[in-house]
Amino acid sequence: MDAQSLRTQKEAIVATGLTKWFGEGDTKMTAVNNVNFVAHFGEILFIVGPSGSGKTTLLSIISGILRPNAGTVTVDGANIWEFDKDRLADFRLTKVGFVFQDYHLFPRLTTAENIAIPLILRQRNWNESIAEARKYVDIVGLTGRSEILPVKLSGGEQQRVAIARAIIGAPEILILDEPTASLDGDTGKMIISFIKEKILNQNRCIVIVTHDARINEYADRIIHMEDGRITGLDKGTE
Ligand SMILES: Nc1ncnc2c1ncn2[C@@H]1O[C@H](COP(=O)(O)OP(=O)(O)OP(=O)(O)O)[C@@H](O)[C@H]1O
Repeated sequence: MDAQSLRTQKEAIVATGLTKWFGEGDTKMTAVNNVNFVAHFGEILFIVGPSGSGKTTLLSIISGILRPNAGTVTVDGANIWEFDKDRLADFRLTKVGFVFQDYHLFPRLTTAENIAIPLILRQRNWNESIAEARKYVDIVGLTGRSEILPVKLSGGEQQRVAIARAIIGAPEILILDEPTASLDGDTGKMIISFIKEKILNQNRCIVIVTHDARINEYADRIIHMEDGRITGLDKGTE
């Protein structure tokens, strides 16, 4: 399947007029300033920009963590910032998967236990959750490593555990914040190409914040941010 063929016409995320500021008066700083974009199912969208340009703030808003001062976010047609508290919590748990730069694995839990956490949080039975997690151990290419603690895994392997944990609940939106920053160049590329080949599908939209220009070739589109605003939109080079 070629690199472009997964992208659908169906809108996964529609951000309109998003604005978020911190502080008041002299200390007021607008971190995200009237941002508009659309991301489609089947697409990998990169958000790039210098430190402090508002990327993490924007991710937090579209994933239902940080309420904007103005603007709307619709995910799969629903306006998430109109949800009540319970529905928003459910949205964060079921619709969005998050992968962080430093993996955020629990050091005393095994690979399978780390991956099972989202299911256990959803009140699924422990044994069933671990059995399901073992399937994801295989999906991310870590067969045989279910019972190992994170400290025994390489950085690339830990990132695969984090990806498995983020997708075990089948989220439609997968968000990765600097996923390659702690990895060497080759491992970083392997992880992103793995995400593109195995984790992206037509019912999922992937948003990646990155400073790592070496992985730009894997983007379907690239949004450039500066001072809280979108300053450009590129197609990926693939
Ligand atoms: N909770 C907060 N309180 C006050 N200011 C904040 C807060 N969060 C972010 N900011 C400010 O908003 C601006 C945008 O920050 P943000 O973390 O979104 O940028 P970024 O592009 O993700 O940066 P980096 O690449 O360094 O992570 C920065 O000037 C930051 O200091």
